[in-house]
Amino acid sequence: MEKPQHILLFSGKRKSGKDFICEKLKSIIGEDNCCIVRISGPLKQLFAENHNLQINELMSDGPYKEQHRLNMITWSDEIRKKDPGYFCRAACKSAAAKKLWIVSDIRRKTDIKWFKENCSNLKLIRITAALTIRKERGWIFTAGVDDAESECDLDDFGSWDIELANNNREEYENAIRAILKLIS
Ligand SMILES: Nc1ncnc2c1ncn2[C@@H]1O[C@H](COP(=O)(O)OP(=O)(O)OP(=O)(O)O)[C@@H](O)[C@H]1O
Repeated sequence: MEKPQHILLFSGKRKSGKDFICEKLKSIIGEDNCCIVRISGPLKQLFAENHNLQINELMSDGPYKEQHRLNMITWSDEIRKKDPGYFCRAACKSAAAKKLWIVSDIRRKTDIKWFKENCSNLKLIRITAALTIRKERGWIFTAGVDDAESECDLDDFGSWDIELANNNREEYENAIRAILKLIS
């Protein structure tokens, strides 16, 4: 694995806008210099193969993903129990060689631990949004998902390099500026 100069690790509750901000960052920084790394990439790939599902639909931000989210969590937890770094390692192994990796879906303390032990020049970023805004973006409380470790494990993590609100356009633009400053 060829290591990048900087790695941004993004975390946030469902529909806080992690993906939205990561995609905007990628378009500003440019595909020559960065790529988005999704820990859920190899996870979804393997889950789709094992369960005979459509990988493209699983990767998209639609109802198909939500329909399978609970099963994916249960299934992937079994793999993580045996090897906590399994999906982080797989995602990094298949990531492109770029100056900057934007990891869009850090969900657990064990994800952070794996990156700290295996990579350097990390910045930890927490994206937040109000419940009302997340609801407007399509969030509906789902038992087994929103109260699961995958969604809550980092709620009490206190060592973010930066915490950024993403409730509206102004906040999102400020967030992008702050992130660019972090890696300048
Ligand atoms: N600042 C914003 N302005 C307008 N729309 C936004 C903003 N942030 C996010 N959204 C929209 O909200 C929806 C959810 O955002 P996104 O998929 O990035 O959330 P997420 O945190 O990655 O969620 P999940 O964990 O469920 O994948 C998307 O349709 C996205 O376009």
